[in-house]
Order: sequence, then structure tokens, then C-alpha cells
Amino acid sequence: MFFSLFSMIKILVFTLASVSTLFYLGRWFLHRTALIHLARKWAEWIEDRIHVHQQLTVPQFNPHGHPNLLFRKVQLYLHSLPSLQDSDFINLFSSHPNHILLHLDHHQLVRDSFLGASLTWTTGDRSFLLRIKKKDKRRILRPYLQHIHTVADDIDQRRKELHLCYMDSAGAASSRWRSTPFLHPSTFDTLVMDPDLKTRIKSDLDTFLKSEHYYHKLGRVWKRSYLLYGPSGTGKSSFIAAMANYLSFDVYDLNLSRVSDDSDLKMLLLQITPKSIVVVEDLDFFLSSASGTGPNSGVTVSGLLNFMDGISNSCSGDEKIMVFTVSNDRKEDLEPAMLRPGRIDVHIHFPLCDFNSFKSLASNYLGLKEHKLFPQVEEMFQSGATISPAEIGELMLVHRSSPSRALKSVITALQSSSSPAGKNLRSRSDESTSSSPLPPLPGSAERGGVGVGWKDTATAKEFRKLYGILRLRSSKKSGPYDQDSVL
Ligand SMILES: Nc1ncnc2c1ncn2[C@@H]1O[C@H](COP(=O)(O)OP(=O)(O)OP(=O)(O)O)[C@@H](O)[C@H]1O
Ligand SMILES: [Mg+2]
Repeated sequence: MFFSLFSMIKILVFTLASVSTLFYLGRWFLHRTALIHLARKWAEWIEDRIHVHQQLTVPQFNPHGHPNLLFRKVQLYLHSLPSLQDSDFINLFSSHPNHILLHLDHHQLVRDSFLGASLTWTTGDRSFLLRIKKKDKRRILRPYLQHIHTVADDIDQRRKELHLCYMDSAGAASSRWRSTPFLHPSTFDTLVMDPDLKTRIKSDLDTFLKSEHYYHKLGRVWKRSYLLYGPSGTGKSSFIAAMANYLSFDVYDLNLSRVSDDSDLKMLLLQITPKSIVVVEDLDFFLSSASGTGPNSGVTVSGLLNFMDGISNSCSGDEKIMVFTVSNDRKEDLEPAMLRPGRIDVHIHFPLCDFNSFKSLASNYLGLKEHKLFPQVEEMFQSGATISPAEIGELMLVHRSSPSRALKSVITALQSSSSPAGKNLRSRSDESTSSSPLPPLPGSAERGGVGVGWKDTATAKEFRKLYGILRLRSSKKSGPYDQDSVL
């Protein structure tokens, strides 16, 4: 009896061991061969036959031959899916030693799931095919496409290499924009400006980024315009670079003196991609030329107003920021129509240095929080001496190995700005910084191509900078941040 029980246990153990070994070997065999893959495909094929499906195509181009934005988003989205790695054929690319990119081959299938529904994508030559169960379509299609948008935008934002786009003077408007990597290191951290103002600007930009639905609900183009005004060397261009780095937006440097006429301007605008900052520097200089008091430009004021908020803005895609700069303190000198609410949303004043901004610059450039010469510098600012952040920055940069020497050179510069001789010279500087145009330089028309060219603007700036040390005292009639529309 005991013997037969023992042998039964032996047989049972032996059978269990054999079954589990066979099971293990079977699994190993299936995984090592294509059989598991085939089994899965059959199961999917059977499931496909049970349900009614609907197929949706996302072509690369629309019927007019223009790129279909959704195609690119789907492409980005599919390449971010973990199931991509299960595809039968994937191309591998590398543009960096430690970075390998997987790229779907044609006619590959990628599975995805969303809100409990399973979906399949097939890659075509110039399209993507989405297969979705009819019973799920009504429930998930809209949120699924929205989800694709969000994920693709997120990827775009993270991997984006910024570009500075500038204008080529030759060729058709459609191919005039040239681009180069945008590597400007300016950030809101390195920019010296009132901390409260800085926070408000950042939150304004954040709100703008999240407001697509809000703008569209109001029937408005999703764009925001800024006017930066203040004397030369106060950080307007650095602010634009900081903005671009903060938002990860490309920068389009629109040089109005290279635009032949209003329709050329419109064509250039149509080529600007979304998520860009369009920069028009020295608006006052352009306006003086457009009104006929200065050198000519082919663009009219009404052409520029249309560019700022005209219908063509909507054709070139949403999510744009426009920045206009004026190199003096008097934005009131601008065409009133230009400043009307809704055309320029935010006005930011860039003043010359005060003692607080001097201290921030000393901390950034020299690592100084306190110094025995600080009280003397403070006294000079209180007595009305003025200097631009650019000038202080240069002096500190040159003398960075000796903070005392750097501060002494700043004091000397401040002294000369408040001396009678300095004031005399400053009045000459006022002329150069005023909104009245600078006389055209000999030969400028030929150099500039259309009207008076870029080089004239550059020379005008050099002229201003010659007297840069003796600046117009910053008038603080208005607050630094005027906002025409509600945040
Ligand atoms: N507010 C600031 N904070 C930090 N650096 C500044 C500031 N303003 C000017 N600078 C420094 O001065 C230099 C010139 O500044 P920027 O070109 O931004 O002035 P701008 O206002 O655009 O002058 P312009 O009107 O002549 O074009 C930059 O290299 C920058 O480092
Ligand atoms: Mg500038």
C-alpha cells in the first residue's frame, strides 16, 4: 500500500516536471521562431473579421498640393509610440553618436490604444491609414486626434533647434527667408530688468501659449504683439532673444528696408511658420521714411498696419508673436493707428540704468553683491547721471579681472554724463536718437537695394553709439509695462 502510494507520487512529480519542461521548451521555441508572431497575427485577423472597422486616411498633401499639418503630427506621434519597436521593418538613423532614431518603413503596421479602444495605423507612401472600430469611432476619434496634436506639439517643443530667419534680398518672396541656427545665449535670468515686470511678462507668455482655444473662441488670430521702446543699449534685442529661448520659438528678422512693397511684405508674412517671433526693429526709423520725412521705403504705413493685424496673418498659421522696437523713449511719436488697442497688445519700456539695475549688472558681470564704491555710484545716479546697461556691461566686461577698476570706470562714465560738456554732447545725441530721420548717407540708395538699406540703419546706430556714453535721460512718463488687452 505504502509502496503504491510512493510510486503514484513519483509518477505525478515526473508528469508535472515533464509537462512544465515541455511548456517551457514550447514557449522558448515559439519565441525563438516566427510562430508566436504568426499566432498573434491570426488572432488579430480573426478579431478584425469580427468587428466592423472604419478606415481614415491622413494624406501628406491636401488637394491643392500644400502640406497637410496633421500628417506631420501623426508622423511625430507614431514615432513616439513604444509599439513602434514591434514593427516588422524599421529604418535606423543616427545624426549623433549616442542618438539613434527609429523610422517606420512603408506599409508597416503600428498598434495603439486610447481610452480602452485599440487602433491600428498603417504607413503608406504618402499617407497614414487609421483603422478604428466603428463602435469606438464616435466615442474616441475627436479626443484621440486632439491627443495626437498635444503629443506632437510637445515633441516639437522639446526637440526644437531654434532658427534665426533673415531675408535674402534676391529672389521671389516665397524663397526669400534664409535660416541659420539661433544660438543667442540671452535668457530672462541674464536680462536685467524689474523683477516684477519680468515675472509678469513670463506669465503673459505662458498664458498666451495656453490660449489657443480662447483666441479661436473669440474669432481672433492667435498672436500677440509687443512694442519695446527705450534708448539704445537698454536690452530690447536681448529681450527678444530671451523671449525666443523661453518659448522655443524661431526668430524672423523682418528688415523692412529690404521689402519692395506691400504685396512683397504680405508674401513674406505668408512664409512665416507658426511658433515664431517676427521682429521689426527700429519701427520709428521706418515710419519716418514711410511718411516721406526720411529715406524712402517701398512699404506704406497702411501696408504695415495690415501686416500687423490683417487677414493674411491668419493664412500664415497661428501662434505668432510680433515684436516691434523703437529706439527712443517716446512711443507717442509713432503713428496713433499703430498704437491702437488690439494692434499692439503690450508696451514695454526699457529705461536707462538706475542704481538697482547697476547692482544687478555688477552681480552678473563681476559677482559683486556689495562694494565700498557702491555708495558713490548710488549718489551719482541720484544726482541725475545716466548710462545704459550696454555701456555698463562693456566697462565691466573689459575690467572683469579687477572689480574696483570696473566700478571706477563706471563712475568716470557717470561723471562725464552729468558734466556740462557731457550735457552739450548729449543734446547732439538727442538729435540722433530722436524719431526724426538721419540724413541719408552718400551712395546709400545703391547699397540698400530697395529704398535706403539696412546699412543706413546700422550706420545710424553706430552714430548713436558714438555718443552712447552721454545718453538722454530716461523719461518715465508712463509705467514700464502697459497692457492694452487683458491677460
Ligand atoms: N537690461 C539688460 N540686461 C542685461 N544686459 C543688457 C541689458 N541691456 C543691454 N544689455 C547688454 O548690452 C548689449 C546691447 O543690448 P541690446 O542690443 O539688447 O540693446 P538694444 O536696446 O537692442 O539696443 P539698440 O536700440 O541699439 O538696438 C547686450 O550685449 C546686452 O548684453
Ligand atoms: Mg537692438
